[in-house]
Amino acid sequence: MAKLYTDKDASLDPIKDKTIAVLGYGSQGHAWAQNLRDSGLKVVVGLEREGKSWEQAKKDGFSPMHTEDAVKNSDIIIFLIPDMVQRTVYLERVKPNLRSGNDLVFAHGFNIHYRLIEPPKDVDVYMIAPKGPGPIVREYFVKGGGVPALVAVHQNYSGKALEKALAIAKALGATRAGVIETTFKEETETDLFGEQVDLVGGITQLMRSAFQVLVEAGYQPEIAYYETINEMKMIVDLIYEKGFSGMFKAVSDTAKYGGLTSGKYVIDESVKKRMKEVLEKIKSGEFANQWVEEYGKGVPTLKQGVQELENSLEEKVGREVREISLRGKPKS
Ligand SMILES: NC(=O)c1ccc[n+]([C@@H]2O[C@H](COP(=O)([O-])OP(=O)(O)OC[C@H]3O[C@@H](n4cnc5c(N)ncnc54)[C@H](O)[C@@H]3O)[C@@H](O)[C@H]2O)c1
Ligand SMILES: CC(C)(O)[C@@H](O)C(=O)O
Ligand SMILES: [Mg+2]
Ligand SMILES: [Mg+2]
Repeated sequence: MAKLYTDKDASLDPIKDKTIAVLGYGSQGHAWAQNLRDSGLKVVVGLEREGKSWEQAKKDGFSPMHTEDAVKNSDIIIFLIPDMVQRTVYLERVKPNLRSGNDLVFAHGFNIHYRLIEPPKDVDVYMIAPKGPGPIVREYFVKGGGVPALVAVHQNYSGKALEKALAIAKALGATRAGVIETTFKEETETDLFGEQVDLVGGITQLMRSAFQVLVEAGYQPEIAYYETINEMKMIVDLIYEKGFSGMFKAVSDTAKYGGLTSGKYVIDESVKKRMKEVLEKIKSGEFANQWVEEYGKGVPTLKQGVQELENSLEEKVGREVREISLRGKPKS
Protein backbone atom coordinates (compact mmCIF):
# COMPACT_ATOMS: atom_id res chain seq x y z
CA MET A 1 0.00 0.00 0.00
CA ALA A 2 1.07 3.60 -0.67
CA LYS A 3 2.66 5.38 2.32
CA LEU A 4 -0.05 7.04 4.35
CA TYR A 5 0.78 10.18 6.34
CA THR A 6 -1.35 10.78 9.43
CA ASP A 7 -1.25 13.38 12.22
CA LYS A 8 1.81 11.83 13.88
CA ASP A 9 3.84 12.16 10.64
CA ALA A 10 3.20 15.89 10.22
CA SER A 11 4.13 18.96 12.24
CA LEU A 12 2.99 22.56 11.90
CA ASP A 13 6.52 23.78 12.84
CA PRO A 14 7.78 24.48 9.27
CA ILE A 15 4.94 26.99 8.69
CA LYS A 16 3.96 28.19 12.15
CA ASP A 17 5.75 31.55 11.75
CA LYS A 18 4.74 32.09 8.11
CA THR A 19 1.91 34.20 6.78
CA ILE A 20 -0.37 32.31 4.43
CA ALA A 21 -2.36 34.01 1.66
CA VAL A 22 -5.50 32.14 0.67
CA LEU A 23 -6.46 33.49 -2.77
CA GLY A 24 -10.19 32.94 -3.29
CA TYR A 25 -13.01 32.41 -0.82
CA GLY A 26 -15.23 29.93 -2.67
CA SER A 27 -15.76 26.20 -2.29
CA GLN A 28 -12.23 25.33 -1.12
CA GLY A 29 -11.08 28.84 -0.13
CA HIS A 30 -13.58 29.32 2.69
CA ALA A 31 -12.73 25.88 4.08
CA TRP A 32 -8.94 26.25 3.91
CA ALA A 33 -8.87 29.80 5.30
CA GLN A 34 -10.99 28.82 8.31
CA ASN A 35 -9.41 25.41 8.95
CA LEU A 36 -5.86 26.82 8.78
CA ARG A 37 -6.82 29.72 11.05
CA ASP A 38 -8.57 27.39 13.52
CA SER A 39 -5.35 25.32 13.55
CA GLY A 40 -3.47 28.39 14.80
CA LEU A 41 -1.87 29.57 11.55
CA LYS A 42 -1.69 33.15 10.33
CA VAL A 43 -4.02 33.48 7.34
CA VAL A 44 -4.89 36.42 5.12
CA VAL A 45 -7.58 36.21 2.45
CA GLY A 46 -6.72 37.72 -0.93
CA LEU A 47 -9.49 38.63 -3.38
CA GLU A 48 -9.75 40.55 -6.64
CA ARG A 49 -12.56 42.85 -5.65
CA GLU A 50 -15.25 43.54 -3.08
CA GLY A 51 -18.25 41.31 -3.68
CA LYS A 52 -19.91 38.13 -2.43
CA SER A 53 -16.68 36.39 -1.38
CA TRP A 54 -15.37 39.57 0.25
CA GLU A 55 -18.55 39.91 2.33
CA GLN A 56 -18.51 36.22 3.30
CA ALA A 57 -14.85 36.40 4.35
CA LYS A 58 -15.64 39.45 6.51
CA LYS A 59 -18.63 37.64 8.06
CA ASP A 60 -16.28 34.77 8.92
CA GLY A 61 -13.95 37.17 10.72
CA PHE A 62 -11.26 37.82 8.09
CA SER A 63 -10.11 41.22 6.84
CA PRO A 64 -9.87 40.44 3.13
CA MET A 65 -7.36 42.39 1.04
CA HIS A 66 -6.69 42.77 -2.67
CA THR A 67 -4.76 39.89 -4.23
CA GLU A 68 -1.49 41.80 -4.73
CA ASP A 69 -1.51 43.08 -1.13
CA ALA A 70 -2.14 39.56 0.18
CA VAL A 71 0.81 38.30 -1.88
CA LYS A 72 3.10 41.13 -0.72
CA ASN A 73 2.21 40.38 2.93
CA SER A 74 2.65 36.59 2.79
CA ASP A 75 5.23 33.84 2.54
CA ILE A 76 2.93 31.08 1.30
CA ILE A 77 0.45 31.78 -1.52
CA ILE A 78 -2.37 29.27 -1.99
CA PHE A 79 -4.37 29.31 -5.23
CA LEU A 80 -8.01 28.60 -4.40
CA ILE A 81 -9.53 30.45 -7.33
CA PRO A 82 -10.96 28.64 -10.38
CA ASP A 83 -8.39 26.74 -12.45
CA MET A 84 -9.14 28.86 -15.53
CA VAL A 85 -8.37 32.17 -13.82
CA GLN A 86 -5.19 31.08 -12.02
CA ARG A 87 -2.84 31.85 -14.94
CA THR A 88 -4.03 35.47 -15.35
CA VAL A 89 -4.05 36.13 -11.61
CA TYR A 90 -0.55 34.60 -11.39
CA LEU A 91 0.83 36.73 -14.26
CA GLU A 92 -0.85 39.99 -13.26
CA ARG A 93 -0.99 39.92 -9.45
CA VAL A 94 1.25 37.21 -8.05
CA LYS A 95 4.39 37.09 -10.21
CA PRO A 96 5.18 40.85 -9.98
CA ASN A 97 5.04 40.61 -6.16
CA LEU A 98 6.71 37.24 -5.67
CA ARG A 99 9.86 37.07 -3.55
CA SER A 100 12.62 34.48 -3.59
CA GLY A 101 11.77 31.77 -1.03
CA ASN A 102 7.98 32.20 -1.32
CA ASP A 103 5.80 29.12 -1.74
CA LEU A 104 3.20 28.63 -4.48
CA VAL A 105 0.58 26.12 -3.39
CA PHE A 106 -2.22 24.47 -5.33
CA ALA A 107 -5.25 22.29 -4.55
CA HIS A 108 -5.19 20.76 -8.05
CA GLY A 109 -2.30 20.35 -10.47
CA PHE A 110 -3.95 21.63 -13.67
CA ASN A 111 -2.04 24.89 -14.17
CA ILE A 112 1.37 23.49 -13.32
CA HIS A 113 0.98 20.15 -15.10
CA TYR A 114 -0.28 21.72 -18.34
CA ARG A 115 2.34 24.53 -18.01
CA LEU A 116 -0.17 27.39 -17.86
CA ILE A 117 1.85 28.65 -14.89
CA GLU A 118 5.65 28.40 -15.05
CA PRO A 119 7.03 29.57 -11.71
CA PRO A 120 10.58 30.91 -11.23
CA LYS A 121 13.18 28.47 -9.89
CA ASP A 122 13.62 30.15 -6.50
CA VAL A 123 10.21 29.29 -5.03
CA ASP A 124 8.75 26.05 -3.68
CA VAL A 125 5.79 24.69 -5.63
CA TYR A 126 3.64 22.05 -4.00
CA MET A 127 0.08 20.80 -3.75
CA ILE A 128 -2.40 19.60 -1.19
CA ALA A 129 -5.38 18.19 -3.11
CA PRO A 130 -8.39 17.38 -0.93
CA LYS A 131 -10.27 14.35 -2.22
CA GLY A 132 -13.65 15.90 -1.53
CA PRO A 133 -15.73 19.04 -2.08
CA GLY A 134 -14.81 22.24 -0.18
CA PRO A 135 -17.90 22.46 2.08
CA ILE A 136 -17.19 18.90 3.28
CA VAL A 137 -13.54 19.85 4.00
CA ARG A 138 -14.91 22.45 6.40
CA GLU A 139 -17.77 20.35 7.79
CA TYR A 140 -15.59 17.33 8.64
CA PHE A 141 -12.92 19.58 10.24
CA VAL A 142 -15.47 21.32 12.47
CA LYS A 143 -16.82 17.92 13.56
CA GLY A 144 -13.28 16.77 14.48
CA GLY A 145 -12.51 14.79 11.34
CA GLY A 146 -10.91 15.50 8.01
CA VAL A 147 -11.18 14.80 4.29
CA PRO A 148 -8.25 12.74 2.90
CA ALA A 149 -5.84 14.57 0.59
CA LEU A 150 -2.95 13.99 -1.79
CA VAL A 151 0.32 15.94 -1.53
CA ALA A 152 2.87 16.51 -4.29
CA VAL A 153 6.02 18.54 -4.73
CA HIS A 154 6.79 20.13 -8.11
CA GLN A 155 9.70 22.34 -7.05
CA ASN A 156 11.72 21.99 -3.85
CA TYR A 157 13.85 25.15 -3.65
CA SER A 158 13.97 25.16 0.15
CA GLY A 159 14.43 21.42 0.52
CA LYS A 160 11.46 21.49 2.93
CA ALA A 161 8.53 21.47 0.47
CA LEU A 162 7.12 18.09 1.49
CA GLU A 163 7.24 18.96 5.21
CA LYS A 164 5.36 22.19 4.47
CA ALA A 165 2.78 20.39 2.31
CA LEU A 166 2.19 17.93 5.15
CA ALA A 167 1.94 20.79 7.64
CA ILE A 168 -0.81 22.44 5.58
CA ALA A 169 -2.52 19.06 5.16
CA LYS A 170 -2.45 18.69 8.94
CA ALA A 171 -3.86 22.17 9.54
CA LEU A 172 -6.58 21.41 6.99
CA GLY A 173 -7.59 18.27 8.90
CA ALA A 174 -6.52 15.91 6.11
CA THR A 175 -3.96 13.98 8.19
CA ARG A 176 -6.74 13.14 10.68
CA ALA A 177 -7.87 10.84 7.85
CA GLY A 178 -4.81 10.07 5.71
CA VAL A 179 -2.59 11.76 3.15
CA ILE A 180 -0.83 10.04 0.24
CA GLU A 181 2.09 11.42 -1.76
CA THR A 182 1.64 11.73 -5.52
CA THR A 183 2.92 13.80 -8.44
CA PHE A 184 1.26 16.79 -10.14
CA LYS A 185 0.82 14.60 -13.23
CA GLU A 186 -0.89 11.74 -11.38
CA GLU A 187 -3.17 14.01 -9.34
CA THR A 188 -4.19 16.11 -12.34
CA GLU A 189 -4.93 13.20 -14.64
CA THR A 190 -6.75 11.04 -12.07
CA ASP A 191 -8.75 13.95 -10.64
CA LEU A 192 -9.96 15.06 -14.08
CA PHE A 193 -10.75 11.47 -15.02
CA GLY A 194 -12.70 10.76 -11.81
CA GLU A 195 -14.82 13.89 -11.97
CA GLN A 196 -15.60 13.42 -15.66
CA VAL A 197 -16.52 9.75 -15.98
CA ASP A 198 -17.64 8.98 -12.45
CA LEU A 199 -18.08 11.52 -9.64
CA VAL A 200 -19.64 14.47 -11.46
CA GLY A 201 -20.30 13.42 -15.04
CA GLY A 202 -20.93 9.68 -14.89
CA ILE A 203 -23.11 9.55 -11.77
CA THR A 204 -25.24 12.51 -12.85
CA GLN A 205 -25.83 11.04 -16.29
CA LEU A 206 -26.48 7.54 -14.91
CA MET A 207 -29.11 8.81 -12.47
CA ARG A 208 -30.73 11.16 -15.00
CA SER A 209 -30.97 8.46 -17.67
CA ALA A 210 -32.50 5.99 -15.20
CA PHE A 211 -34.99 8.66 -14.04
CA GLN A 212 -35.91 9.54 -17.63
CA VAL A 213 -36.47 5.90 -18.62
CA LEU A 214 -38.99 5.43 -15.81
CA VAL A 215 -40.81 8.73 -16.49
CA GLU A 216 -40.93 8.08 -20.25
CA ALA A 217 -42.42 4.66 -19.46
CA GLY A 218 -45.28 6.40 -17.61
CA TYR A 219 -44.23 6.01 -13.96
CA GLN A 220 -44.83 8.90 -11.53
CA PRO A 221 -41.84 11.31 -11.55
CA GLU A 222 -41.73 11.45 -7.72
CA ILE A 223 -41.43 7.67 -7.54
CA ALA A 224 -38.79 7.71 -10.29
CA TYR A 225 -36.85 10.35 -8.31
CA TYR A 226 -36.96 8.38 -5.05
CA GLU A 227 -35.86 5.25 -6.85
CA THR A 228 -33.10 6.44 -9.18
CA ILE A 229 -31.71 9.57 -7.49
CA ASN A 230 -32.72 9.98 -3.84
CA GLU A 231 -31.76 6.47 -2.68
CA MET A 232 -28.32 6.79 -4.29
CA LYS A 233 -26.99 8.59 -1.19
CA MET A 234 -27.88 5.69 1.09
CA ILE A 235 -26.31 3.16 -1.25
CA VAL A 236 -23.15 5.29 -1.67
CA ASP A 237 -22.96 5.83 2.12
CA LEU A 238 -22.95 2.05 2.55
CA ILE A 239 -20.16 1.70 -0.03
CA TYR A 240 -18.25 4.57 1.68
CA GLU A 241 -18.49 2.91 5.08
CA LYS A 242 -18.47 -0.81 4.24
CA GLY A 243 -17.28 -1.25 0.65
CA PHE A 244 -19.18 -2.88 -2.20
CA SER A 245 -19.43 -6.15 -0.27
CA GLY A 246 -20.90 -4.30 2.72
CA MET A 247 -23.46 -2.61 0.49
CA PHE A 248 -24.31 -5.96 -1.08
CA LYS A 249 -24.91 -7.41 2.40
CA ALA A 250 -27.48 -4.69 3.08
CA VAL A 251 -29.59 -5.23 -0.03
CA SER A 252 -31.82 -8.17 -0.96
CA ASP A 253 -30.66 -11.21 -2.93
CA THR A 254 -33.05 -10.09 -5.66
CA ALA A 255 -31.24 -6.73 -5.84
CA LYS A 256 -27.85 -8.46 -5.79
CA TYR A 257 -28.74 -10.86 -8.64
CA GLY A 258 -30.52 -8.22 -10.76
CA GLY A 259 -27.82 -5.68 -10.02
CA LEU A 260 -24.97 -7.97 -11.00
CA THR A 261 -26.58 -9.10 -14.25
CA SER A 262 -28.22 -5.88 -15.49
CA GLY A 263 -25.42 -3.68 -14.11
CA LYS A 264 -22.84 -5.36 -16.33
CA TYR A 265 -25.27 -5.29 -19.27
CA VAL A 266 -25.85 -1.53 -19.00
CA ILE A 267 -22.33 -0.47 -18.00
CA ASP A 268 -20.58 -2.83 -20.41
CA GLU A 269 -17.15 -2.97 -22.05
CA SER A 270 -18.16 -0.24 -24.52
CA VAL A 271 -18.51 2.18 -21.58
CA LYS A 272 -15.03 1.23 -20.39
CA LYS A 273 -13.70 1.77 -23.91
CA ARG A 274 -15.10 5.31 -23.94
CA MET A 275 -13.71 5.90 -20.44
CA LYS A 276 -10.29 5.01 -21.85
CA GLU A 277 -10.79 7.53 -24.65
CA VAL A 278 -11.59 10.19 -22.05
CA LEU A 279 -8.39 9.29 -20.16
CA GLU A 280 -6.36 9.59 -23.36
CA LYS A 281 -7.76 13.08 -24.02
CA ILE A 282 -6.76 14.07 -20.49
CA LYS A 283 -3.27 12.58 -20.78
CA SER A 284 -2.54 14.12 -24.18
CA GLY A 285 -3.63 17.60 -23.06
CA GLU A 286 -6.53 17.63 -25.54
CA PHE A 287 -9.10 18.08 -22.78
CA ALA A 288 -7.05 20.90 -21.21
CA ASN A 289 -6.84 22.75 -24.56
CA GLN A 290 -10.57 22.23 -25.11
CA TRP A 291 -11.39 23.64 -21.66
CA VAL A 292 -9.08 26.65 -22.09
CA GLU A 293 -10.71 27.35 -25.48
CA GLU A 294 -14.23 26.99 -23.99
CA TYR A 295 -13.28 29.37 -21.18
CA GLY A 296 -11.92 31.88 -23.72
CA LYS A 297 -15.28 31.86 -25.50
CA GLY A 298 -17.17 32.63 -22.27
CA VAL A 299 -18.05 29.02 -21.33
CA PRO A 300 -21.07 28.61 -23.69
CA THR A 301 -21.19 24.80 -23.38
CA LEU A 302 -20.86 24.94 -19.59
CA LYS A 303 -23.59 27.58 -19.27
CA GLN A 304 -25.94 25.70 -21.58
CA GLY A 305 -25.38 22.39 -19.76
CA VAL A 306 -26.00 23.92 -16.33
CA GLN A 307 -29.14 25.66 -17.59
CA GLU A 308 -30.48 22.47 -19.19
CA LEU A 309 -29.87 20.64 -15.90
CA GLU A 310 -31.56 23.35 -13.82
CA ASN A 311 -34.64 23.34 -16.07
CA SER A 312 -34.92 19.55 -16.23
CA LEU A 313 -37.85 17.60 -14.83
CA GLU A 314 -35.51 15.70 -12.50
CA GLU A 315 -34.40 18.98 -10.86
CA LYS A 316 -37.98 20.28 -10.63
CA VAL A 317 -39.21 17.04 -9.06
CA GLY A 318 -36.04 16.88 -6.96
CA ARG A 319 -36.71 20.25 -5.34
CA GLU A 320 -40.11 18.97 -4.19
CA VAL A 321 -38.98 15.48 -3.17
CA ARG A 322 -35.94 16.76 -1.26
CA GLU A 323 -38.19 18.86 0.95
CA ILE A 324 -39.88 15.64 2.00
CA SER A 325 -36.84 13.35 2.21
CA LEU A 326 -34.59 15.88 4.01
CA ARG A 327 -37.20 16.01 6.81
CA GLY A 328 -36.33 12.41 7.57
CA LYS A 329 -32.55 12.86 7.48
CA PRO A 330 -30.91 12.73 10.93
CA LYS A 331 -29.67 16.17 12.00
CA SER A 332 -26.00 15.53 12.88
N1 LIG B 1 -14.42 22.71 -5.50
C1 LIG B 1 -13.81 21.68 -4.91
O1 LIG B 1 -14.39 21.01 -4.07
C2 LIG B 1 -12.39 21.32 -5.22
C3 LIG B 1 -11.84 20.09 -4.75
C4 LIG B 1 -10.48 19.84 -4.91
C5 LIG B 1 -9.68 20.78 -5.56
N2 LIG B 1 -10.25 21.93 -6.05
C6 LIG B 1 -9.39 22.92 -6.68
O2 LIG B 1 -9.36 24.06 -5.85
C7 LIG B 1 -9.18 25.25 -6.63
C8 LIG B 1 -10.31 26.20 -6.33
O3 LIG B 1 -11.52 25.62 -6.80
P1 LIG B 1 -12.93 26.03 -6.18
O4 LIG B 1 -13.94 25.12 -6.80
O5 LIG B 1 -12.80 26.13 -4.70
O6 LIG B 1 -13.10 27.50 -6.79
P2 LIG B 1 -14.39 28.41 -6.74
O7 LIG B 1 -15.02 28.43 -8.10
O8 LIG B 1 -15.28 28.07 -5.59
O9 LIG B 1 -13.68 29.82 -6.49
C9 LIG B 1 -14.42 30.91 -6.20
C10 LIG B 1 -13.50 32.01 -5.67
O10 LIG B 1 -12.65 32.47 -6.72
C11 LIG B 1 -12.87 33.86 -6.92
N3 LIG B 1 -12.85 34.14 -8.35
C12 LIG B 1 -13.76 33.76 -9.27
N4 LIG B 1 -13.43 34.25 -10.48
C13 LIG B 1 -12.30 34.95 -10.30
C14 LIG B 1 -11.47 35.72 -11.16
N5 LIG B 1 -11.76 35.87 -12.46
N6 LIG B 1 -10.35 36.26 -10.65
C15 LIG B 1 -10.04 36.11 -9.34
N7 LIG B 1 -10.80 35.44 -8.46
C16 LIG B 1 -11.91 34.87 -8.95
C17 LIG B 1 -14.27 34.13 -6.35
O11 LIG B 1 -14.38 35.47 -5.94
C18 LIG B 1 -14.34 33.18 -5.19
O12 LIG B 1 -13.73 33.76 -4.04
C19 LIG B 1 -9.13 24.75 -8.08
O13 LIG B 1 -7.78 24.55 -8.40
C20 LIG B 1 -9.87 23.42 -8.04
O14 LIG B 1 -9.52 22.52 -9.06
C21 LIG B 1 -11.57 22.22 -5.89
C1 LIG C 1 -14.80 17.82 -5.73
C2 LIG C 1 -14.04 17.24 -6.91
C3 LIG C 1 -14.99 16.85 -8.03
O1 LIG C 1 -13.38 16.08 -6.46
C4 LIG C 1 -12.94 18.20 -7.39
O2 LIG C 1 -11.99 17.49 -8.13
C5 LIG C 1 -13.39 19.41 -8.18
O3 LIG C 1 -12.76 19.71 -9.20
O4 LIG C 1 -14.34 20.08 -7.75
MG1 LIG D 1 -11.43 15.85 -7.15
MG1 LIG E 1 -11.21 18.43 -9.77
